[in-house]
Amino acid sequence: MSVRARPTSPHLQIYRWTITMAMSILHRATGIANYAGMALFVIWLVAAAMGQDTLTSLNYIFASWFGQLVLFGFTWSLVHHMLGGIRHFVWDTAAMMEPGQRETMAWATIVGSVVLTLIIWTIFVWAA
Ligand code: HEM
Repeated sequence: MSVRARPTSPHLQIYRWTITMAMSILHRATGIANYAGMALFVIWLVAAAMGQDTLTSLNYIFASWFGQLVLFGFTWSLVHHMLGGIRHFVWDTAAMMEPGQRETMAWATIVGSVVLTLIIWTIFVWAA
């Protein structure tokens, strides 16, 4: 049987990347990362409930450079996702939907998430 050429839908690769498109994808990616991060938080709570020795062992892993990298990433993911959520809340009021405004909000999300994460880590980790 011969295969007929059928119309195909545009593939992701043919679209020109826009900042709003990247933020949309990042919002879902950070949502998924938040699940993994919350699992780490639950593991930490369980370790605390199990006693001082278990907690000390887990804190040793979390305090390693790799543990700190993961926790820093989780903090950024939470903050980025939260700002993305607030962006959606603003859109729910039908504001900031015009061209230019959408891009401003997208850049504010990415810059704001990095700045807020650095502030949180400075206050609660590095200067604590
Ligand atoms: C640990 C906490 C959180 C987890 C695990 C989480 C997880 C997720 C995931 C997986 C999605 C993607 C759903 C999809 O695209 O099909 C999502 C979407 C969403 N999240 Fe979260 N989220 C968390 C916290 C938050 C917070 C704090 C806010 C608001 C400040 C928020 C607001 C939203 C909104 C508005 C959407 C829908 C975005 C859209 O319609 O495209 N989330 N969340």
